[in-house]
Formats: sequence, C-alpha cells, structure tokens
Amino acid sequence: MFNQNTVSRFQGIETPFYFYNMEVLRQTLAACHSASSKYNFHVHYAMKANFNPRVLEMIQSFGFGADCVSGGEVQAAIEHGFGKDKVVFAGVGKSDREINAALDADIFCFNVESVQELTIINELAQAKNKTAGVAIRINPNVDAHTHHYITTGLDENKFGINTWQLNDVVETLRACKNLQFLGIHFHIGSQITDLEVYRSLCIRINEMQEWFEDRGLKVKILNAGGGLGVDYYNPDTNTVANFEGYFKVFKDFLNVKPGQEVHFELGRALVAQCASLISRVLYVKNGQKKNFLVLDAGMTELMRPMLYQAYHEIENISRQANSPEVEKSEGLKDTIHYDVVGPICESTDCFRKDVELPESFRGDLIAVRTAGAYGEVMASGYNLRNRAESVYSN
Ligand SMILES: Cc1ncc(COP(=O)(O)O)c(C=O)c1O
Ligand SMILES: N[C@@H](CCCC[NH3+])C(=O)O
Repeated sequence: MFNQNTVSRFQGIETPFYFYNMEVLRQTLAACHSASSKYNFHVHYAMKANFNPRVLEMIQSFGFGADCVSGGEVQAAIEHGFGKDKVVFAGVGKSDREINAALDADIFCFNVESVQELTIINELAQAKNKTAGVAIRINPNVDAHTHHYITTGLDENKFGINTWQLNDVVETLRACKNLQFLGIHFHIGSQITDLEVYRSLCIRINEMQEWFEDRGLKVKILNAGGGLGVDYYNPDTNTVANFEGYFKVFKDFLNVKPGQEVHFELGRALVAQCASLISRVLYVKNGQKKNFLVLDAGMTELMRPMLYQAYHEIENISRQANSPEVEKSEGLKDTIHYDVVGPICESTDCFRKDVELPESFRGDLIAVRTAGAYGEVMASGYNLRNRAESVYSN
C-alpha cells in the first residue's frame, strides 16, 4: 500500500524503476539484529539478494557481515566497509582470479564446495605464503520444502560436498598446510517458510560436527546458511520475516559448544519487502477471452515470476482508495481480471495471469511488491533495454 504523497511523487519519475522504502529496510534489519543478538548469533548478509549501494550501506551500519558469491561481491563488500573478518566467500565455481583476489583481501573464510577446490585454494595460498580459513559446505540431503528450482541441499543438487566424500575432505585438510579448517557450512535452499525444516537441519549439523571432531578437527564455526522466507502475499501486514521463530529453532536444537560461533547467511528475509518495482500501463488490450495490461516493465526488470512462477502482489497504485483517479471515476467497473504482461518478446513475459485489479488505463502506475530480493540484481539487458533506476523513500 502506497500513500498518496508517495504516488504523487512517482508521477514525475520515468518508469520502470525500483522504489526502496528505507524505513522498511531499517525496521527489518533492526528486527533481525535484535533476534540474532539475543543468542550471540552472527549474521552475514547474502549479498547476491541485492547489492544496491544504499542497501549495502544500511546493512553494514547494523554490523552484519557479508556472504559473497563472486570476486565482484567480495570487492563490493570491502568497498562498502564490511570488515575483512566478516567477509565469507562461497560458491561452487570460484575462479583462480577470484580466489587470489579474496586471498589478497585477507577475508576470513572460504566456504568450500569440493575436494578439488580445497587443493586449489591451498596451492594459491601457498604461492602467496598465506593461510586461508576454510569451512566445508556439506550437502546434508535435507529437503527444504520449497520450490524445486531454489532447493540446494539435496544429493541431486550441485552445491556442497556429499557426506560420502568427507573422508577425502579430512585427508585433504590434513595434507594442505596452507589451509586452516574453521568449520562446517550448510545452505539447503531459499524461501523456506516451514521452520520444521530447520529443525532437521540442526540435527544434521549436530551429527556432522561430531563426525569432524571425532577425527580431530575442531569445529569453530557452525554456519547454517540462509533461506528464511518472507510473505509474498501480505507485504503490508506481514512485513518483517519471522526472525524470532527462526533463530529460536537454532537456539533450541543446535548443539553449540563453548567457544563455537553460529553463523547465518540471510539474503531474502532482510531485503525482499523493502522494494517494489514500479511501472506504468502502456496499453490495455481487451480480448474476447483475456484482458491484458501491457506494462513498461517485464522479465528484464524482475525475472522471478517468469523463472520460478513466483508470486508477487500486483497493485494499481493510481487507483487505490482515496486516489484522485478513483474519486473521478464513478461509474467504472469495480474490478477486472487482467493478465499482467511485460513488453519483452517472450510469451513467458507475464507477471501473473488473471490478476483482479480496478479497471485500469494507460498511464496508471502498477506496483509489483516484495521485489527487493533477487529483483534488481537479476535484471538483464535482453532486448537492449535500459536498466531501471532506483528511487529511495529518503
Ligand atoms: C550459500 C548461500 N547462502 C545464502 C543464500 C541466501 O539465501 P536466502 O536469500 O534465501 O536467505 C544463498 C542463496 O540461496 C546461498 O546460495
Ligand atoms: N534467485 C532466487 C533464489 C536463489 C537464491 C540463491 N541461491 C529467487 O529469486 O528466489
């Protein structure tokens, strides 16, 4: 829901653009900070969700670390003031160049996803006469009960090291003199709303840390990854994710030993609700079977609906209660069902079919909500489109 002042301010801005509500971001970060601090848990923001500079600045100001998945993200983290002792580098395909840059930046931990990667990091660290901190990403074969495309912790997924390969990991760690084993890392998927899943993850983490400690490897860090989901259906009434419930599961079920640190890598839960994609209706096409609203934004600006059939609330913010257009428009039909589509030359370029909206007209502003995570960062230049600007509440 946008207030009329905000909507009036939008009138002069070229669409499409991402609108950031910085107060929503601040409240979300404050809630996460307070819920995690209660148990002394460490949160590293998964920067892949959104690396908008203003967003990064605010996240850094709360003292969170950064979980990076490319050399570019490591560099951005350092540039935005995340201390090197709070920067983690994960990813299944780190290039030599990226590893070297991260070694040069002295980041504290690489989350390693294969035995071969361990040996490569060791070689590159040796060449620089350095020691690299490493955590082993284990594929725990825990079902995240989320969309098939965003589950990451099953045997069939490319991520992490399967448990049957862990003997190799131990041997490699013993042989590699330029690696320092820091702990174990897990990430089972994204947009997880069933907290029971995290209980199963805790059980696996407990088992795995015993396994390593039985082999003489001290586990200093337990990293549970990210994945906490948000409410895409109720962005105004359920704005802040369930951080309290989430961290409590780990407090209750994780076996944390004295001196150990518990780390998390939240992305979506921190940033999803703070942004909306704002676009304009270009054309209204009334067909015999279907009505279409053709927007000036499409899959090039927000790909999630087209990639994962992801649900986002869609609102005609020019025709909310009390808006001047609504007051002028007595006698119009109350609502109509539209397929809300973009301008891109692909049939899948549809935000959602059969969306019930007030009767809509060329020029109306449409908000696609909960677009702060994996929105702007996944934009593409397909069809040689310009990049959407970012606009901030303050
Ligand atoms: C290793 C890792 N950590 C953290 C995240 C962040 O996930 P989310 O945005 O669901 O919290 C991801 C993305 O799924 C990831 O791949
Ligand atoms: N990009 C995905 C999630 C993948 C998270 C990264 N491993 C989404 O929009 O939901």
